[in-house]
Amino acid sequence: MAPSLEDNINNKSNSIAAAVAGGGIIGDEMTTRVTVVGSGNWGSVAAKLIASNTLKLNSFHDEVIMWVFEEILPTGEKLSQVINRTNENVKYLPGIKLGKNVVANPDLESAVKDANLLVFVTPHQFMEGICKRLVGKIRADAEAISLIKGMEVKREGPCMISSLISEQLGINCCVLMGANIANEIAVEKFSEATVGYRKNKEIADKWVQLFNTSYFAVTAVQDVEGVELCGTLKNVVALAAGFVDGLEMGNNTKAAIMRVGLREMKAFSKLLFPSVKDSTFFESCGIADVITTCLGGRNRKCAEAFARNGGKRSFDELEAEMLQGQKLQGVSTAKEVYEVLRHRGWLELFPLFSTVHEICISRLPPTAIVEYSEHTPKYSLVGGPAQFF
Ligand SMILES: NC(=O)c1ccc[n+]([C@@H]2O[C@H](COP(=O)([O-])OP(=O)(O)OC[C@H]3O[C@@H](n4cnc5c(N)ncnc54)[C@H](O)[C@@H]3O)[C@@H](O)[C@H]2O)c1
Ligand SMILES: O=P(O)(O)OC[C@H](O)CO
Repeated sequence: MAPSLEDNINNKSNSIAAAVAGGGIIGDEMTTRVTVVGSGNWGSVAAKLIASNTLKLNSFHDEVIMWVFEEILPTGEKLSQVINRTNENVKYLPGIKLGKNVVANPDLESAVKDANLLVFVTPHQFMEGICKRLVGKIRADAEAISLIKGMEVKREGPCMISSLISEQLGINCCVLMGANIANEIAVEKFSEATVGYRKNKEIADKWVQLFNTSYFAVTAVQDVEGVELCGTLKNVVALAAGFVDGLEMGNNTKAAIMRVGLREMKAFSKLLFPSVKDSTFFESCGIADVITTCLGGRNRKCAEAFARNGGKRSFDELEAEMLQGQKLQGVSTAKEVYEVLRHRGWLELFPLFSTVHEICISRLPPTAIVEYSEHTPKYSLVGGPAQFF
């Protein structure tokens, strides 16, 4: 039988007591403290995963702090207070107990100040503002990991979210991506995930230890950019899959979208970062995330509704109605990718990526996703020089 929460707490305090009695120095101040910055659908599941491990592992402090972007619920109560009273994120992950050692904190500065490990998991559009608020407020020796699938485009060019965190906060930042639909992991269905790290394998192993469970199998690869770009770009492919679902085009068409999408993901990643490894596309963050996201993700679902409505209802409207506060990442990512492609003169190399954005902004109808024209070959799935990468 799996150990209960109480068993884990008792086992852990017994081993700490034994270590102290035996002259070991496992004291409260010696343990690693974890803060999760974000408390949406995936943020809440990440906190649950981590909290189950901090209870079991002596090197971690039991308590996991989860920063909550405060909201007032329809009942008039504060979300953070309800999470702490019920141990559930009633808005973003209803029905799932997070673990009694997850503590919601709406004060960003106090949530991060003692953390040795910072787990960033908010929608990507909020990260620039969050980083600005965190400058000078975190431990200088903190390590970070980003679970965020998205990027920013600045005047100097594209900036991955892990780089934004590293550059603004002056800390190392790994990434964790994968075929990870949060609601499935919340009910402990088996998934895999990929940690991307830059140089330090020891810190990558620490992250694997923090996230790995019997139902969440984590592998580390030395390719931050490759892993993060897979997680980011698959959301554009998911929109294309949703369009063909909305057009009722069937499985063969959707498989074609996945194949061409993966090819463009690889080409785009390698053009931006030649160090990106081919093997990364065969990890959970690559092919597996393309498949799960094109079958069951939120981007796919909203894009299907968009195409069914002939593009007449905007993504903002559909997101608000269908996701109730959760956020799509694909529409803004498609725009950001398009800006990079246009700026670098690569639009014709990436027919799928560029067409998705043009459909999202209603410059093209949803049917353009599979149309072939001799005159405008960039709107075709067939060909596209991205195949040569
Ligand atoms: N949900 C999933 O299945 C899943 C799985 C893997 C990765 N991800 C990625 O994780 C990241 C976070 O996704 P999520 O599902 O946890 O979030 P979500 O889609 O549930 O987003 C809602 C969150 O955004 C917060 N928020 C709203 N306005 C804000 C503001 N102005 N500033 C800061 N926060 C604000 C809300 O409080 C809430 O916590 C995304 O990049 C997503 O692509 C999600
Ligand atoms: O629901 P989506 O479309 O944001 O995708 C969720 C995860 O990224 C799938 O791995």
